Amino acid sequence: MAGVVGRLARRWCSGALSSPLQVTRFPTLQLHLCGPAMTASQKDFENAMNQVKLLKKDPGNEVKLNLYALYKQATEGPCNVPKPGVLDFINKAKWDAWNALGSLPKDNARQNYVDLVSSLSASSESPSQVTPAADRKQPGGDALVVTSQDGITTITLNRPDKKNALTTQMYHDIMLALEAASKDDSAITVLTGNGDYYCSGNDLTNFTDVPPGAVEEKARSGAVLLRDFVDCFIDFPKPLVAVVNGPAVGISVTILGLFDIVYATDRATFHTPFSHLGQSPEGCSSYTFPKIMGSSKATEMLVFGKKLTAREACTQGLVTEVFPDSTFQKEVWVRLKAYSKLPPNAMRISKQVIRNREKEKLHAINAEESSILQERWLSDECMNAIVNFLSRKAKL
Ligand SMILES: CCCCCCCCCCC/C=C/C(=O)SCCNC(=O)CCNC(=O)[C@H](O)C(C)(C)COP(=O)(O)OP(=O)(O)OC[C@H]1O[C@@H](n2cnc3c(N)ncnc32)[C@H](O)[C@@H]1OP(=O)(O)O
Repeated sequence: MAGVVGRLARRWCSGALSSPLQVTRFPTLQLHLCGPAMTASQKDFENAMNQVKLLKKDPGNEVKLNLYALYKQATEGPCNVPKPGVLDFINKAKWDAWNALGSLPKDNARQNYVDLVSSLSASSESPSQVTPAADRKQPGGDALVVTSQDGITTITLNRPDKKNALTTQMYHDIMLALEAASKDDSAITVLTGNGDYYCSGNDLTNFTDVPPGAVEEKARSGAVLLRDFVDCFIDFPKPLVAVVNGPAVGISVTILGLFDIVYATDRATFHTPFSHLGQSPEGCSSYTFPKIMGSSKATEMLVFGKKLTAREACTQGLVTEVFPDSTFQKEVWVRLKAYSKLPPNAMRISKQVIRNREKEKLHAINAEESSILQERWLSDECMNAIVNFLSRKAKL
C-alpha cells in the first residue's frame, strides 16, 4: 500500500494529477524567524512535494485533486489549458479543481500546498511533521527519503516491499545524506525505516549479475564501499539516533554500535546471522558489541546468530529504550523534538568528547573487518548461502 501511495504521490508531484484545503500550516524554524506574514519558500514547497511520498495513508481523491490543483497553480499560475471533454472524466476533474482556484496568486497556492501536506503528514502515522529537505539529492528513486524539520534530519529507508534491504545505490545515497546532514542546520540526525521492517540488511541481490571472472573485482569494490560506508558513521559529528521501527538484520544491526541513541519498538528484533551466510561481522561490531554487552553475549549474536528481542537488546545495552509498538512513533518523536531544541554546538562537542578517542581505533577495525569480509564473499560458504536465499531455499 505504501508503495502504491508513493507511486501516486510521485505522479501528483510531477503534475500528472492533483489539490487545496485551508489548514493550519506547520511552522518551520525558518518561518518562525521570518514572521507570520511570510509565505512558503520554494524550499518549503519542494520539501512538501517530497513529504507526500512518505504518506502512509491514501488521502483520497478529493485531497489528491486539491494537491494537483495547488501544485499547478503554484507552478503555472491560473488554469491555462482547454477544458477536457465531458467524457474525459479524470482530466476534467483535474481541470475543474485547478480552474476553481481562479486567480489565486502563485505564492498563496504554494503556501496552501505546504499547509495541506503538513496537515496530511501530521495525521498520518509516519514520523510526524517532518518536512523533506528539498536541497538533498535523492538519487536511486525513492528508496531513500531525507526529511528535515524541527532541528531533526531524518533519513528513511523506503523499500518496504523488500524489507528495506540495502542496495549498493542506497549505501552511496546514505553516505551522501549523512554528509549533507553533517553540514545542515539540524541538531540531530535520525535513521529509520518505512514499513514493517527497519532493515533486512545487505540486499543479497547485490551479489548477482557479476560477469564471469569479475567476482574478485566485485568483492574488492564491495569492501571499499563497506569501508567508506561505515567510516561515515564513525565520523558523523552530530548526535545520531536509530529509530528502529521493526526487525533489523545484518549490517543495520552491527552499525547500531556507532549510533548515539537507539530507540526500538517492542516489535523489533536484532539479528546478525553472519555464520549462516558464510560471512563475518562488519560495522565495527567485532569491537563495539563485546564492549557493549561483553564478549560471550556478543559471540552468541555475531558467531551463533542468536536473534535478540528488543527487550533483550535493551538489557544487553545495544538498545537505549524500548517502546510499545502502539505508541512508538508518537513517544519517540516527542522525545527527539525536545532533544533537538538543546544547544546544537554543545551536543556536538559532548559527542566528540565521548567518541573521539575511539575514532582511530574504529577506523582500523573497520578496515580490518572489510578486508576479512572481502575474502569471505569469495568463499563457497557465502556463495551457497546467497544462492539458497535467492533460489528461495533458505530464509533467516
Ligand atoms: C560482493 C558484493 C558486495 C556488494 C556490496 C556490499 C556492501 C556492504 C555489505 C555489508 C555486509 C552486510 C551484511 C548483511 O547485512 S548480512 C544480512 C543479509 N540479509 C539477509 O540475509 C536477510 C534475507 N532476508 C530474509 O531472510 C527474509 O526476507 C526476512 C527474514 C528478512 C523477511 O522474511 P519475510 O518472510 O517476512 O519476507 P520475505 O522474505 O517474503 O521478503 C519480502 C521481499 O523482500 C525481499 N528481501 C528481504 N530481505 C532481502 C535481502 N536482504 N536481500 C534481498 N531481498 C530481500 C525478499 O526476497 C522478498 O522479495 P520478493 O517479494 O521479490 O520475493
